Amino acid sequence: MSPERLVLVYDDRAGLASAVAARFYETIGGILETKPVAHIVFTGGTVGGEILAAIGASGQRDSLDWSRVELWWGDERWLPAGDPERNDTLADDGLLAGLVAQGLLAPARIHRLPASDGPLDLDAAAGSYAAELSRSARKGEPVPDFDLLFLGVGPDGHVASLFPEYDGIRVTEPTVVAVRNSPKPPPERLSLTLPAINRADRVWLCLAGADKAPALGLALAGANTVEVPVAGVSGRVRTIFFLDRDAAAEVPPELLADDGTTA
Ligand SMILES: O=C(O)[C@H](O)[C@@H](O)[C@H](O)[C@H](O)COP(=O)(O)O
Repeated sequence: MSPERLVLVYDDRAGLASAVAARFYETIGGILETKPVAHIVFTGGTVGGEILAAIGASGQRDSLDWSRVELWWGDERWLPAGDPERNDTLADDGLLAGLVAQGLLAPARIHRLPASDGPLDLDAAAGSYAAELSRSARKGEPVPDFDLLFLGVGPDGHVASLFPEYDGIRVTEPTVVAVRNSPKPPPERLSLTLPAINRADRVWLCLAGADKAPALGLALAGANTVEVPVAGVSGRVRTIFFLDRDAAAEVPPELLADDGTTA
């Protein structure tokens, strides 16, 4: 069965975030009815942060069995632990700190990428996270069975820290790469590769703002992955684009969700 692709449009960022949060609990709740542990991969960026905050503020938060969730990141900024610009700090602020403080989620289930003030250099940090992913994977697999993987998308079509024409987007192995001279600050980052991202069953891409419309339009029209990385994203079961109206401006109408209106 070929993977499904859905494009859902919401009036504004707030509507997008609350819709994603509601779908998150429905989806992960359903997954936990069929398997003992759900592996979820978070992302960074402003939309990613808004969605984490919506998940954390949801009245459904305490109904999910967080003890059966393993959390990962698709990318991380090469900054000291606890730096406010780190993607895991964004998740702590919006969701994780509360869950840990209330004993709902064990820190050991939060798989943070290494920090720049730790013992590893950037390349060793990439190898270390790849090894951690492999340890949590089924025998012989490079990464766990990611049940749900979140992505933001940059105006240039980057996802995670895979930037157009950079070496990382060309890597064909499902692993973790070190990124240097990133066009988006900070200059050094760590990122899952596209093959690692595409091992996820479900990929949810969340975009808001008119500056995202051109790259998304190109991607959905079949652009080249090296030139527009988001064009190469495809979950094994389902890929959903959650958009506000501005980001959806160049989506071919025939691709909009069945009713074609604000979902
Ligand atoms: O470290 C990061 O910044 C993110 O991982 C990055 O991939 C982000 O998701 C996109 O750049 C979109 O960011 P916005 O949602 O802020 O536009």
